Amino acid sequence: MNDRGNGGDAPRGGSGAGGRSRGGAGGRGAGGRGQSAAGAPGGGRGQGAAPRGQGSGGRRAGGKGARPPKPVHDAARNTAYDLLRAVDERDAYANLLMPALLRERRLSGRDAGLATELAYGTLRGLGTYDEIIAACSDRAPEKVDPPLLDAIRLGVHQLLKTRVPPHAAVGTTVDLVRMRVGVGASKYANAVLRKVSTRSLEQWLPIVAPDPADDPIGNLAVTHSHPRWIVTALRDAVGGDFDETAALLAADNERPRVTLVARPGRSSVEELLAAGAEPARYSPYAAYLPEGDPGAVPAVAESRAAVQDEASQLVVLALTRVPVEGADSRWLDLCAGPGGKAGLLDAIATHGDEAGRAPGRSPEGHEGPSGPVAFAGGADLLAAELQYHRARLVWQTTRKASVITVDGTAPAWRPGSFDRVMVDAPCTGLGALRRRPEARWRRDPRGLPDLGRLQRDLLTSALDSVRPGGVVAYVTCSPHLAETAAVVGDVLRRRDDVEALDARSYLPEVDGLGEGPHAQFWPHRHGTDGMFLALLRRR
Ligand SMILES: C[S@@+](CC[C@H](N)C(=O)[O-])C[C@H]1O[C@@H](n2cnc3c(N)ncnc32)[C@H](O)[C@@H]1O
Repeated sequence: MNDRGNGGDAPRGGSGAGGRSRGGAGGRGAGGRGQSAAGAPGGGRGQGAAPRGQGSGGRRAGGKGARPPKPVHDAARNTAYDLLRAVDERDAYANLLMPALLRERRLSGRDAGLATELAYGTLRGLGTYDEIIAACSDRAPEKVDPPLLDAIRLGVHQLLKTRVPPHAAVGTTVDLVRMRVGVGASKYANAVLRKVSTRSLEQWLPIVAPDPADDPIGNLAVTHSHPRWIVTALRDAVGGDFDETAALLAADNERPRVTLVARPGRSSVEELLAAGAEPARYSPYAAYLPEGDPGAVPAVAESRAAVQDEASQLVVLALTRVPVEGADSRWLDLCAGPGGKAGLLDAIATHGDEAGRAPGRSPEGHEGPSGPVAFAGGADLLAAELQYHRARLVWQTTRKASVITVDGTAPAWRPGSFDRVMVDAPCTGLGALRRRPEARWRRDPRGLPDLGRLQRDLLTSALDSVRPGGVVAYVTCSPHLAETAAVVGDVLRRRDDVEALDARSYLPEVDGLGEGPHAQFWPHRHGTDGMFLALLRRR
């Protein structure tokens, strides 16, 4: 069973597939107000030929006039463009490919920051940008050659969402199109971008977004660049409030801060603070890294600490804080890959919840008998994962855990073998859209029924795997009701041996987790991923 001898350098994997849908925000044709292509006015900020030769990377060879101008190599914009093309053509994952591109091209500092901001910002915003492009062109975006469309989107992002001067945004994009797509295409790009540059984003939105009175979902979809089905799902998940939905969608478009976890017994928050991190809001094991490469923090480089969202830390902590009578030595992570939660579970299983036990550092009510308790250490973790290459990543992340490749819906162990079980189920990831800029365009609601079946099977298996009196944490990185309350509700209806605990009472340091008994984290409320937690005790 123990697979600890089996390390390696397997690349990180990920879920999700399918082509990016274009124009997915879905406002066009459905009540978009105001001007169309023909009506979009010219003039204003972008008057005349798009000015070139200024701003970052827009320098031109001048003077003699005989030779054609030599294009300047603009490394940051070319890298951003290559990332957009890889996402479209090869279904690349932006957050995995970008660091590799930056390394390969030796981009660092300002150039690396610019390339990343331009690429991620364009991917996040393209639902809005396509509506604006449609209003500035006689061709619908889906009729535009994808390499040209990506370059124009990159230009629109610079015009509407960055401080790049308009002449530089237009000029560098036209140069890029001329070099990478063709001279004819560059004229089209120039014409579209000049029209886009006549208005600010705030001025464009009332023109291209549906009237909120007629189509509130469509308005939010275009304004905040999300597909309609995701806006609907998130509106339902926040309880129907459109203002809160808007706040959530806006938070999805923000760059998430880098949060570190100090794995207990292996590192400490004090060590992370000494390395330049800042105190975190909720988790006793977290610190925020305001700038710099997390890999340059010694504790991270040595796998004693890691990058981990605060909500991911807290759902692990909540599972370990539930009092359990009798033996408490066998823990299971049923869906462990790539190993973020297993890394923290393994450290707490081994060394205990050090922050919870430290004098003066316990959260209020952090003592039994029924409130949160601080685990003392001395348990063994079994980390199970379906995919071999992801199981190898778990092995690299953990120190003491046993790691196996197994189908968690048909496990080899006997029922009731474990005292605590984490099931962090595969899901749409709608709670982590901040981190995966292209994910919102890739996810497909038609995958929900299959995911729902798998989630129910995995939760059922987790409940069968825990002994009477033991506890299961059901976690998703999605607030979608079909993946959260509906899954737990269905599984609980079919059995009479499970009690839902009030998950919020095991996280006394966090407010705003919902009406219970389950806990829901939110990007716009907590600054964390939209993580869901149900704590279930087996009778
Ligand atoms: C949301 S991810 C888990 C993330 C992980 N807990 C972490 O914090 O890094 C879900 C994982 O479940 C795995 N998985 C999917 N189906 C499974 C199954 N039938 N049995 C076990 N693992 C499965 C996926 O390969 C994926 O690695």
